[in-house]
Amino acid sequence: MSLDLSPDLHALIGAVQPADAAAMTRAQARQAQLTKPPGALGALEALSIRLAGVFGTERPHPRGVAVLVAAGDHGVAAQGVSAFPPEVTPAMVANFLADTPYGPGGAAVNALARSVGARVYVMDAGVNAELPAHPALHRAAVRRGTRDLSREAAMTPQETAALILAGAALARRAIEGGADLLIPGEMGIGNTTPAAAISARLLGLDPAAVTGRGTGVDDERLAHKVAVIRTALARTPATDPLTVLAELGGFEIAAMLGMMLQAAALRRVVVLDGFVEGSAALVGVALAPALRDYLFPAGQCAEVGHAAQLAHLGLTPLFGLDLRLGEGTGGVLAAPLLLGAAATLREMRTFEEAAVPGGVEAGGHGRQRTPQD
Ligand SMILES: O=C(O)c1ccc[n+]([C@@H]2O[C@H](COP(=O)([O-])O)[C@@H](O)[C@H]2O)c1
Ligand SMILES: Cc1cc2nc[nH]c2cc1C
Repeated sequence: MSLDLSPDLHALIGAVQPADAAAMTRAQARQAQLTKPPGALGALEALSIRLAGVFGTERPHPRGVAVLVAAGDHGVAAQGVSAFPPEVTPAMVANFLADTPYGPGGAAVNALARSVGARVYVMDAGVNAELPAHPALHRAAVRRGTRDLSREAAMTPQETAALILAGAALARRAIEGGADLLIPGEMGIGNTTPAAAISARLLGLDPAAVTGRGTGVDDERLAHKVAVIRTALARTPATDPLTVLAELGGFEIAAMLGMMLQAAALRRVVVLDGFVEGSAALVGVALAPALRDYLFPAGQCAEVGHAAQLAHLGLTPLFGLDLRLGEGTGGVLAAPLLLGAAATLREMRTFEEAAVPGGVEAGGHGRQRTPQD
């Protein structure tokens, strides 16, 4: 199977350009002059400089935050690789959209998003059931569930391209709706199997090193899951990133890849949540290495294999918390840290502006002035 790039997909990949190095240099110089001991804002300082590179200014001012949850089902779920049945996927989509006394949506991502003022977008990327019409549901399904990756290609090249472009379209919509921080999120019973298969192939690791318990499978199911992934990888020798994605699936992973590429192409931040999102990012960076400049990992998730993904991407997670939920939940929690990092660089005064002694202009940070000065 080969994946001919449609012109639209080709253009999307080509539109991902490196972050603005000159803005990062200016941001670094500005960081050194802000009213604090050098390094006192810890990891926020490096984050703020990366944000300056994304937005092309040493005073970055990101507007809104949006989490884009793509849901899809997986043929491989029939092999018993999850602790939950596939019926959970469409039921959770209904939960993401439900009316509750607190606002739309009764899932973790909805509650967390409300707590930080993030907007939630929901996409049917190919769940098993026909979902009832809902004004807030973005319909992008081209098939109800992928094929079983251990037996045949999970998706055709055309299905893969369609979902990538659908993800990109939803990202554009979120950006038009005011989002500058985009959080791809997912829901799909069985999807840690394709995520682990993609990671094993693209990282060149044994499946056992990147296959975790997902929703909580026991030791026996975990061993079976690893065996299923071994069968899938033995079935397809593919190494080019889009063919790896098509062969191993799934629809929501393709949609998240499209969101990431589009957000980066429009110079917006991609907040990277967990292991399934990480598998989309691996495909994305293999296609467009500059995508890395736009990826901001949230927490270190509990799924084994996440650390290997982040190490490959050269990115450091912002926190622990042992999340393993998906939905974009970790990304939502990371958003205030990123907004805060940008705010320090944008809004803090320099030593000179605030007439605080001890700045670089006044004889060096944190250094007591001596009579010789
Ligand atoms: O992204 C993650 O880090 C992650 C880790 C473990 C589980 N999940 C979620 O759990 C589901 C996949 O788990 P499983 O066991 O069905 O493969 C899917 O709905 C994901 O959103 C997600
Ligand atoms: C209930 C439930 C909610 C989820 N959200 C993301 N993955 C999930 C898996 C399950 C099983």
